[in-house]
Amino acid sequence: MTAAPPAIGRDRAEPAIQTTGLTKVFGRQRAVDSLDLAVPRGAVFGFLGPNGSGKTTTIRLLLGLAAATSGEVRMLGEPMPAALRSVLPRVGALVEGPAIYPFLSGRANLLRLDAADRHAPAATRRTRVDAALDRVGLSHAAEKKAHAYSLGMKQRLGIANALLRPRELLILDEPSNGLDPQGTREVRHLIRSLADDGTTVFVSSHLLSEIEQLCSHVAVMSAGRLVAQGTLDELRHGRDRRITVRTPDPVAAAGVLTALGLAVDEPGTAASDEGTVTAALVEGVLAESVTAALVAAEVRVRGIAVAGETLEERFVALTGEGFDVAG
Ligand SMILES: Nc1ncnc2c1ncn2[C@@H]1O[C@H](COP(=O)(O)OP(=O)(O)OP(=O)(O)O)[C@@H](O)[C@H]1O
Repeated sequence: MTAAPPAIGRDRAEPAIQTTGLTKVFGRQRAVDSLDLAVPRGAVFGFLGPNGSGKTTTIRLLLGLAAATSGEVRMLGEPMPAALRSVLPRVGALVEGPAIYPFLSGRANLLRLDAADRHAPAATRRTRVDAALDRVGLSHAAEKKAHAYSLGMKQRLGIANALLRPRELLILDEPSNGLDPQGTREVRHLIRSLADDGTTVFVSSHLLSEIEQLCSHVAVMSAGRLVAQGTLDELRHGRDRRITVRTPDPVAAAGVLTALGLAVDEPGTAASDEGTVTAALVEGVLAESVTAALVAAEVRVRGIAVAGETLEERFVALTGEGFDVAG
């Protein structure tokens, strides 16, 4: 007889976060407008958008810090906010900077924050706090007063607070905001190592470079609406990809590309020099199938390159705004 799968197995099949038609209206403004988000388990999910595009409002709705005007949220397989009490202990969050007492040490801050959690047993408090400090690389500075911490250290202390319990999901609102490059690197490394341990991470940012370096998935917000969502690769290779074949047999190569359904550029145009054949790639035709077809047709190939819009160009086109690229 086979045992029924454990409950945790069932809900693990669901996305870590799923929203359907999530909407928040302030007066006449739709800060979040019909948002359908799906954050897969195990993803480092970048929530990208210019300032004011609705990221923080969305995060507040996810965490039950604000009530939705309409729409649904499911988190870790449970409906929210109905299951808030059972779900929130499994979710660590850093929203709008950590609430830190400047004149207490890092350790004393965490002891205090842990004591505020009525589910946290006092007997194991020190062990828990030391483990969290160790996890974010602050053990050496545990006795230092928090006001003497760098911004990056303060952010890591805030993340340590979110990690006082084992978490399945971490929600971080602009964790690199205001950090210098060193602090940004520290936070990025920390997020990566948390993801390596299997934690799903949902991280908002207005910095494209940050999301590009860190995330497996990305959703792009613009004026309250979701304008793109997918893996980083899907977004990167979304459209307008062109393939260029360098060959001493351009006529034969053009024939192969045409047979594959690609629209080959007219020879003699700027994009198509002698010995070079270019075409727009279409959905379902991969560069590797083009290569295989050229080889099968015995076309001599000197080189193949695929180029497309950069992610930055894509996002600017999607949101109609520039992003801070370097921060
Ligand atoms: N409590 C509120 N009352 C009225 N309007 C609000 C409130 N909270 C947010 N807004 C508005 O909703 C829009 C989205 O704001 P939100 O803070 O979610 O954006 P964001 O993408 O997080 O931007 P930022 O990175 O600047 O915080 C903004 O125009 C903001 O002014």
